Amino acid sequence: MPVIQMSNSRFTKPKGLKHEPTPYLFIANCGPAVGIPFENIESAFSIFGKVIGVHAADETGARVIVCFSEVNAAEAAIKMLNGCPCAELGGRTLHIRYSAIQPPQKQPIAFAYVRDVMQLHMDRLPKALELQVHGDNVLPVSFLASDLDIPGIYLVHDFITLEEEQELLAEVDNRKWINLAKRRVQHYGYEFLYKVNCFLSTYVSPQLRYFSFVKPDSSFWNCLHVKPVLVYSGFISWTRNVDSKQFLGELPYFVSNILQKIASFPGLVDDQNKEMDQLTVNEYPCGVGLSPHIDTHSAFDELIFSLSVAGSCIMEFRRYPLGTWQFPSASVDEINEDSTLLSSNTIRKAIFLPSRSMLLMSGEGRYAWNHYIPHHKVDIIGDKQIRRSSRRVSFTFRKVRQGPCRCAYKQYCDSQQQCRDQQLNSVELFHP
Ligand SMILES: O=C(O)CCC(=O)C(=O)O
Ligand SMILES: [Fe+2]
Repeated sequence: MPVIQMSNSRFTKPKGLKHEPTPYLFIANCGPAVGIPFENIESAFSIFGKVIGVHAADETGARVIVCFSEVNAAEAAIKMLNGCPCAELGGRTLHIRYSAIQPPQKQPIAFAYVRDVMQLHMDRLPKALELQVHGDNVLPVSFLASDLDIPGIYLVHDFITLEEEQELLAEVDNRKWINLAKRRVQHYGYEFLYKVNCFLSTYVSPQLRYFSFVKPDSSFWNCLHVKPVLVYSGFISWTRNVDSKQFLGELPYFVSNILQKIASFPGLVDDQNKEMDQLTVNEYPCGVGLSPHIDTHSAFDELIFSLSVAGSCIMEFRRYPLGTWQFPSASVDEINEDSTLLSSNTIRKAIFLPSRSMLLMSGEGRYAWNHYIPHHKVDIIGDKQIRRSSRRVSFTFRKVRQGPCRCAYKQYCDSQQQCRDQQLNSVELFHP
């Protein structure tokens, strides 16, 4: 059965009427939003040949992509069904065109980042700086952490009541928000540091790779201007970190009952320190997400709790294959979801986080998997479409680490990276 639940941007939308036949059909007036589940679409189209996938074509829920294994099957289906009412699909008239798999796009990266807190000058960035884009969004979404099956990830539904949810919102809305480019934040317990990392790779010859890893206080812009045409991939990211010496004070009284519940969170062993001392409140407007990242190991202890309030979202977890480059434990705030390095053997899993649920990231799930909130207005889960509300507010509780991290996931651990240059040399990069 095809299990393709999230909208899939790999397929081009047909432009003109004339198209070369492909095994992929773009079908308008059909989908969960008009009462036709993916399973029914699959079975209606299976009579023409083997269907290998049914995708939401976009976020409307009324346009789908049906993928056949053979082009002949797609040709037969288009001939029979285009413009005709389809009895198997509630008598709806289908509008069908051929679709194609999108060639990997190149997108300017640096652009998106520079509007964040550092307010750097966009016009000084070279236009030629480009990153390979991998836009495959296909994966099923779990409702339960046990189905997600990532060690150390737990989800408790209805962790707080509706009244508690309203109280929390009223409290944070009474306090000062810090505006980032796309979302607002509040920090409690410790001061947050936002700093920019820049990692670029220029591919000079098949034998020699030249890497630059620079910070804005050194030769950041100069480096960007080094023969930008040679820059094949790279990123600029904001590392979110805390200043462990800047204690702002105890966490506010309005989260004290949450802290108590955290102390008895199911599944945790007694010797784990459950005393949280840092809280970040994030407010995401509808459609805004958070790019893939691992919370900095050296900055925070193992347990990270995140409470969803006022709205739901999907959270995707990604485990990148060994030997490929990891963002240096960075949180990337303003990167487009498609601009992240994603290779075909990246493991991806997703879970639905409803309002009032508490997510715990610990162990492998916290240290080795990137977590990511797609930038969607509608989350498609099976044949359900869940429209994001006008905002989602998350309360992320962490414990600031006082010594180095000694986790077992050295590859992802900034405390344990002996020599970053050495690691850079083993990095696999994307090339055109
Ligand atoms: O909004 C969330 O639930 C997650 C926030 C997060 O991952 C972070 O602030 O590092
Ligand atoms: Fe995070």
